[in-house]
Amino acid sequence: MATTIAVLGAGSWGTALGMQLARMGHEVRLWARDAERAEAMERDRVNQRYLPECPFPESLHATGDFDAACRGAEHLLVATPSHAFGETLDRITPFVTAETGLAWASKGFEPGTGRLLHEVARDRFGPEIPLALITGPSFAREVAQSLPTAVTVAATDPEFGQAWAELLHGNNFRAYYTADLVGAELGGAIKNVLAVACGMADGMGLGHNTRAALITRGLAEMRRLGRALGADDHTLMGLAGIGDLVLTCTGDQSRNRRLGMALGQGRSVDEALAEIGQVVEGIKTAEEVMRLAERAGVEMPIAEQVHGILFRGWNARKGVQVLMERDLKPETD
Ligand SMILES: NC(=O)C1=CN([C@@H]2O[C@H](COP(=O)(O)OP(=O)(O)OC[C@H]3O[C@@H](n4cnc5c(N)ncnc54)[C@H](O)[C@@H]3O)[C@@H](O)[C@H]2O)C=CC1
Ligand SMILES: O=C(CO)COP(=O)(O)O
Repeated sequence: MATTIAVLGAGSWGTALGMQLARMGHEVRLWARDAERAEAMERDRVNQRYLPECPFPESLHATGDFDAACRGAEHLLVATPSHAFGETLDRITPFVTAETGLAWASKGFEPGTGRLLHEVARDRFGPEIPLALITGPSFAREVAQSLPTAVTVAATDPEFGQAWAELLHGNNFRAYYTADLVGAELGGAIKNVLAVACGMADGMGLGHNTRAALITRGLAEMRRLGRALGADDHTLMGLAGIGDLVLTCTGDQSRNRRLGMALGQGRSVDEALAEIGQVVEGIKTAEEVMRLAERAGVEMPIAEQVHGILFRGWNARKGVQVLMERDLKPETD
């Protein structure tokens, strides 16, 4: 059934998801924090900055008015970067009810605390408000172009998860659902840090063997932290984990991979970020992953190297050496 959906955040991902929902016949209000940009999008029927080659479906409307986007909307979807999740919750709170629930598509943790975003939302709204997260291997441009894509919807309530899967599902977009928010959130966040590592290796020209080793041993790190924090391992072996890990470690559309490649080629973080000009979640996430890993007593040597290179001036080539020289151990660990 067609409904009205507010999508809060008009970067590449909010725009692409808004387009998918509009293609499914829903009335979509896409909020951009920059009112001029919202006006230009509404006038030109395209997000010129992030997805210039993808015209908007008819039932998608951009606005710079947050409250107007949310007022009367039957569903609410937050698609800001994770560092803006908390402040977006502040603004959205008056519009959230047990009927609307709250969904989001950000991948990362609360900065400074390492809390998962569903913990932040749960804390804010209590158990009465159903929550859902959309995650999985999904480059915005390919979704905007309607290329076949499959994602995971993780939700606190099965009906709410299914409802979001149904809102999105169809038109070359498949949505699976799960009750494992912890696994879905960890997978989507940690893969960004590992994509930086793979990008670095490729930037240094280390070859395909290195890339495959980083993906596989990176997955082992993800699953280890997942086990410690109560994730269902099936989730990490599915779209939200290995699926998104493979996509971002190998696909050059990934901003995290591109950051890594630039670092591997000898550019600085600031130079790389200026070139990419979009959010690179893996940077802040590297800090929070290390915080969580330390707290849980879990070894994450690849994530640790990425963190050291980003924040402590460690050398990327030396990092590879450190990883290669670690003590021998069984592969199952
Ligand atoms: N682009 C993609 O392919 C995918 C992105 N994601 C996730 O979606 C989230 C958003 O990323 P993108 O749209 O790709 O980023 P982007 O870099 O394309 O756009 C970021 C947008 O967020 C807005 N923004 C920044 N700070 C804000 C704030 N404080 N309040 C409101 N808006 C703010 C910016 O104005 C911009 O419109 C991230 O967590 C990302 O990991 C998830 C899956 C796919
Ligand atoms: O999460 C993504 C695809 O699933 C997008 O990855 P990047 O943020 O690295 O571009």
